[in-house]
Amino acid sequence: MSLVEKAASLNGVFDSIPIVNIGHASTPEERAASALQIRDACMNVGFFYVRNHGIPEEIIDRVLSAMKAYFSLPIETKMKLYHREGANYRGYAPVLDSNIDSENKGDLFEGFVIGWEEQVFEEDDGKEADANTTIIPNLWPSEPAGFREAFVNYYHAAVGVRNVLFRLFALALDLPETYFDDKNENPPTMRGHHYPPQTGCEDDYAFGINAHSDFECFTILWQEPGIQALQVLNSDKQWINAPPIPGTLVINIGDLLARWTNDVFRSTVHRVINKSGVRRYSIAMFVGIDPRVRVEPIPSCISSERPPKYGPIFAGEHVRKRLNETYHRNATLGD
Ligand SMILES: O=C(O)CCC(=O)C(=O)O
Ligand SMILES: [Fe+2]
Repeated sequence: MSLVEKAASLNGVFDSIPIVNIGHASTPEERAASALQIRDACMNVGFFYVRNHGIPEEIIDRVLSAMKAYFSLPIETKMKLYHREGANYRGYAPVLDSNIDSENKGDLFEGFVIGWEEQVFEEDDGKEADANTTIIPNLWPSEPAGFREAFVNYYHAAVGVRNVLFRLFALALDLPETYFDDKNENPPTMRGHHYPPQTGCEDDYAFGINAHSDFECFTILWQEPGIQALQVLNSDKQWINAPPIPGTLVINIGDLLARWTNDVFRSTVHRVINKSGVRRYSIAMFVGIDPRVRVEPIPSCISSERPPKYGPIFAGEHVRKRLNETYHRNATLGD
């Protein structure tokens, strides 16, 4: 069955999120098998878990400890790195700073945003990022010790997962395996989140992150084990839980890859509500494509029954539009 025929046969109704093992990818046959599972997941759900992703436990433990220590600092200390004062929204975003859905009061999480830089060692922590080795300099807090190293090490490990996934996505779309290799020089943005526990009811229109789809090609999400908070909307308008599964990451398709695939891959709406009664931490890496890439529906996703739904757009233009929509519609503090 062609990609387009298969997509037409799936209706987006699901009651759980599939799990794909990406660890056995040394032979073309193994990669093709993983790619087929990813294809089905992206066509019907837009979300999947990956097992055997290769990020060492120790790297995850360190970044989690760093987040816990950082987010428990006084607000005045954290606001020294307020992200709207830095370049490209790097740095600290307080609770209610973003509002992904203008109907609502604001998103109940605080975040810390970084982009690519060289890996560092502990003694560099707290120093200014080196402008020569950083495309846009990151902002770093002087405490807790080890924060920068923990974030950058996790970032580099997650970029490894990105590289594996781009190849599997290419195979899943009947493209040459290396199709995205010369298009993803642009490093991803990564955001650590802290969601305080919510006590109000859902009708308060306050969510950890309200219903949204992600902007870019795909997102690599680590969520803290043991805490259910992420939910994914199926096409029956039911919210399906995406609980953390130990040893996995959550991958979801963003709007740009959906557009590129003529909606053969779904960019699925999701939200976070933390009613666990305890603090919850997660890390999202938003994987894009180089801003100068002209994105238009790829030929394997077009047929006479499924003509192109979108015209061409430069990837950079798409992302700029979406960022502006989100951040110029921020919540009013105390509203
Ligand atoms: O924290 C999560 O589980 C999801 C975060 C998310 O959806 C986002 O940052 O776009
Ligand atoms: Fe998201």
